[in-house]
Amino acid sequence: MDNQDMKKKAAGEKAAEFVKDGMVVGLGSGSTMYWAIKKLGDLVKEGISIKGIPSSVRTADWAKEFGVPLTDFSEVQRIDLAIDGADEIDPAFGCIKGGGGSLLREKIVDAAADQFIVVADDSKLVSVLGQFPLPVEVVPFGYEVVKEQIAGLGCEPVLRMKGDQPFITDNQNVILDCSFLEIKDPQKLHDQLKSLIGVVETGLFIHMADIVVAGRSTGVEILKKRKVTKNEAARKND
Ligand SMILES: O=C(CO)[C@H](O)[C@H](O)COP(=O)(O)O
Repeated sequence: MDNQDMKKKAAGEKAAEFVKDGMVVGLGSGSTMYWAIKKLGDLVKEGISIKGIPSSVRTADWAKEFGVPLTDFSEVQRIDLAIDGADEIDPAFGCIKGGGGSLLREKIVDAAADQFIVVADDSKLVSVLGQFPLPVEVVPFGYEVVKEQIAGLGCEPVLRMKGDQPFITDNQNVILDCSFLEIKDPQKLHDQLKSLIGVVETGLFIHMADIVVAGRSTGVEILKKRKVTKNEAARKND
């Protein structure tokens, strides 16, 4: 296991400790979540009673493998705590997500939670979002039109591929990966993208996360939300 994987493992296991007996838990996606789900399986074996709502088919498979009981939104419409990975996290806990292609279900799950914990290794902590290409989930019909429209917002969208075929999400959509490099106003960009007909969801998770559990070489750091100062806000808008 390399250093980054060790940080992911430590962060994932730490985040699982926030889960308490009786909770409905939103289970995010990605390799860091693998460790959180595995740890939750251990906690279930030790006797806590929880139910998980998975945000992807892969996550559901891991939960089954590790013995985490699952439920779905037909049974419960409220989640006590969601834990999910991220591709980038800014100082206000704004995130880019969707590197694994599960952004729509992740956002539904994370938004339904009373508390949302983001779990990641420290390479994901950035000062400004945008170096990681922003995933935008789009319906397949006419995605070429949407691609052109997104290009007009200042990036070159790339249709995500799996081998020589377009990558298809769990919801049967495609993903456009959009390299904006520096997203100065994530909320504005999210709103612009969502206004395009054919866009299902964006990977911008703004004003959602409450806590970041970050795996560092020195150990796991728990970051709690703090207010962005006026100076920081002004610098961002320069
Ligand atoms: O958003 C995601 C999947 O859609 C993942 O949470 C994100 O890509 C982080 O993954 P990893 O923990 O493997 O770095």
